[in-house]
Amino acid sequence: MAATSATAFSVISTVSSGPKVGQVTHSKAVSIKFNSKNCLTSFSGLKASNSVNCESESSSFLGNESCATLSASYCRAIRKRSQRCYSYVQLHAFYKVAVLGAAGGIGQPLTLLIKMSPLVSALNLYDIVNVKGVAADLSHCNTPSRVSGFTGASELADCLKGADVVVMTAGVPRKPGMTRDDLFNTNASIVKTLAEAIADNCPDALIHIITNPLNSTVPIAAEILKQKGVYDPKKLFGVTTLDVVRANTFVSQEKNLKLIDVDVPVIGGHAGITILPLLSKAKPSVTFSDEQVQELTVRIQNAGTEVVEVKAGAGSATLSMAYAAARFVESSLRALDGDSDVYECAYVESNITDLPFFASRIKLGRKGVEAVISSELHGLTDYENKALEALKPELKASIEKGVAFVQNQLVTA
Ligand SMILES: NC(=O)C1=CN([C@@H]2O[C@H](COP(=O)(O)OP(=O)(O)OC[C@H]3O[C@@H](n4cnc5c(N)ncnc54)[C@H](O)[C@@H]3O)[C@@H](O)[C@H]2O)C=CC1
Ligand SMILES: O=C([O-])CC(=O)C(=O)O
Repeated sequence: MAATSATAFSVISTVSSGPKVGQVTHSKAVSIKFNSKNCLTSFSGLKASNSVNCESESSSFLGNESCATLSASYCRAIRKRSQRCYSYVQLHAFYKVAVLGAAGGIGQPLTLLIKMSPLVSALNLYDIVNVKGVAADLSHCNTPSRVSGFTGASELADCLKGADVVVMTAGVPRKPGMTRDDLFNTNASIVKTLAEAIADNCPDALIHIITNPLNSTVPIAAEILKQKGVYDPKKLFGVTTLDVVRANTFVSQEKNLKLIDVDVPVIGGHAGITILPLLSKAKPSVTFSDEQVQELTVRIQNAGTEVVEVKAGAGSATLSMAYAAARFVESSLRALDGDSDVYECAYVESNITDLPFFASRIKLGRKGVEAVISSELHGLTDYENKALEALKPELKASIEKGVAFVQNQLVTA
């Protein structure tokens, strides 16, 4: 799906006195952003729409000269074409991102991708093992963010303080034969502990939860934040971007479409039948036979299991998940930075169904979820309507299991 549908072209000459939070470097960054349908693709490829974002000091892999040349020539071209080249000066935002579980299979490639983001000034890595080496390694990349490693409970608070976005990918992955729910007993406690630390140290951060079983871990985090009196439903996200990434990939392969154009919303949750791709809402509009719809839906629902089985005991999806999570981080940072046209699917507190948490398309803004988009639930096919009704009892049970876990802990404490 397109993370943004922005078509206007803008040039932002940005002057900054330095990073936003507790950062040693004080670079004066001048950044130029292009955001246009006809524009060049971003270096990270994480923006679904075509874009380029380069900074004149130290940030881009393109190097300053090529960036400037590229920017100037593109700007001229756009000016000629549309006479709509906006230029303005603003303080550029620099953000601090903390990744918990950063030394793991997802954590390592994810932190590498985040390290490539020009919007990040500080990248904090936390894990219970091996993280200092990962941080040292990553810190040698000549991109703007300053990397720090934190390990063990005693360093968790320092990792989190001042974070704008926290990504939680700590916890065990599946092995063949397991469901995501089989991870509950181990991962629920990990999520609880980390959510408590987030509540204590960076209650205003956007929280991205990757740890499975997602359908339950997000409600667990919500309950913890509520207990701590800092719950903001607009800032808690279950990351379901991988389902969208898979749906886009499989649909484009099936229909021989250019990947960048394909946008398939995926709703519900993140396990088995709770993952519901809305193929009837795919853009560009595509038609499938009933058999194809059934096949594609099941493939998207089982894609995680497909990887678990092929990995044969060595874990679950890591690289595609890192890619998807980095895209969600990038979208969140762009929204925090004032981009007013950022849409993603995510599992959030919602009232568009009778379930308290539900994945759907959302609009991201400076304060997190700006709107939960309900319109895509209208006009579903019979197949999608039946699948939606069928997923609800399972999703409801997973949500209740998460809530009960926290409430039982309260009773036994
Ligand atoms: N939301 C989604 O779409 C997806 C979710 N996942 C989930 O992501 C989680 C992580 O997967 P992988 O990175 O492959 O696992 P992994 O085992 O490779 O890495 C997990 C990391 O978490 C760390 N960790 C464990 N307990 C911790 C704690 N209390 N505090 C901080 N760090 C801790 C471990 O030391 C390890 O480095 C799993 O639960 C997996 O099921 C995986 C793929 C997709
Ligand atoms: O299948 C798993 O266990 C990991 C996961 O959530 C995915 O790949 O979608």
